Amino acid sequence: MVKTKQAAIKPTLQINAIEYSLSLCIRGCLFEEGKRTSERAANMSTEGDNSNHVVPIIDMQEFDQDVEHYRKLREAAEEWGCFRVVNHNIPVGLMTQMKKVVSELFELPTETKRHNIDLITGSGYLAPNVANPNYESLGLHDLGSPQNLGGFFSQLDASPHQREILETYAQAIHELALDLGKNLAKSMGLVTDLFKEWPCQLRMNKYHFTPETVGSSGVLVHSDCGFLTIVQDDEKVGGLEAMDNLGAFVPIRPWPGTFLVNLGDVAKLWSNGRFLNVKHRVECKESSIRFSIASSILGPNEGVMEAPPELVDTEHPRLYAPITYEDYRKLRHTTKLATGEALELLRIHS
Ligand SMILES: O=C(O)CCC(=O)C(=O)O
Ligand SMILES: [Fe+2]
Repeated sequence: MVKTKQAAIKPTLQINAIEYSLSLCIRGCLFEEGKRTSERAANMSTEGDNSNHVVPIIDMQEFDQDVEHYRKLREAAEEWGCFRVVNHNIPVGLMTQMKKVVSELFELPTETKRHNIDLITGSGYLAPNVANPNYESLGLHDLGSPQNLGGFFSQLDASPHQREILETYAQAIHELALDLGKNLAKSMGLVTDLFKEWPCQLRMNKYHFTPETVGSSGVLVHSDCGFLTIVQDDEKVGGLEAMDNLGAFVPIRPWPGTFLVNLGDVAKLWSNGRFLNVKHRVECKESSIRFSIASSILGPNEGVMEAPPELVDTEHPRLYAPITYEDYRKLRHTTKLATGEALELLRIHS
């Protein structure tokens, strides 16, 4: 059996004293507000105010108190492949400031936005095009890499304030993504830090919805390629829809202060077929600009991805052949199979 190689350890984040105290200030000033909002969100989830929200709700604070919560997470991952995360400790003030920075970056001249070039295919600026005329996107390959963040700041000539917010958000969302990865593994009985070595892509999306585009598509149906994506969806403008287990699209209604998590093809491969790679899309429902911020743990830079031996036995034979993330990404791209079917090309057991 091919063993998964550990990815190279990344250099630790170097921040000087001024940056550090600024970051503490931002975190400190915003924390209380964030805590209150997270508490409100959690209360909503127990007070029945969540009737509008059909996907499972995962409270990040319950993992410490209740082992049953891991079962709830596993069910959500297996039955939906997506869930809302509440009580996550990311201050709502930071989420608001990040959204403001994102909207400012999209205001830059197209010429400047085009400086946000791809580091790997599809990681940089995507202008509106014929297939997707209402959508544009800025991005960077790995928000855990100070070099990648620094490159992105220079490409867009970001202000010191914008850099500070982006850095703080990147660090906070990366921690949340790693916590989620750990908890998902633990829900399957595994203790691992594996995802720490995997790049975490940042995508900032802007949807130019107008009266003319109502009823049309913002982003076509797809599954995400990587392991998991944390989406900060627009706090007012809906349109995101996830497919349920009957094949029907259900609306993911905005819920400010919370995040939506989608599991992708790599999660299905890694869990030996147990986790669902949820199909989702964005539809234009109303004539308003919509923003979203998607942070995705992809797959390892080095070595193959495969289900760990603990998830393989006679009852659960290995379903997919080991493959590197880069090869899987290319396979999806060349076959144009964007809703998870590319995994079936790796199937070694039916
Ligand atoms: O805009 C959204 O809410 C989701 C976008 C999305 O599905 C993605 O970036 O993969
Ligand atoms: Fe997606």
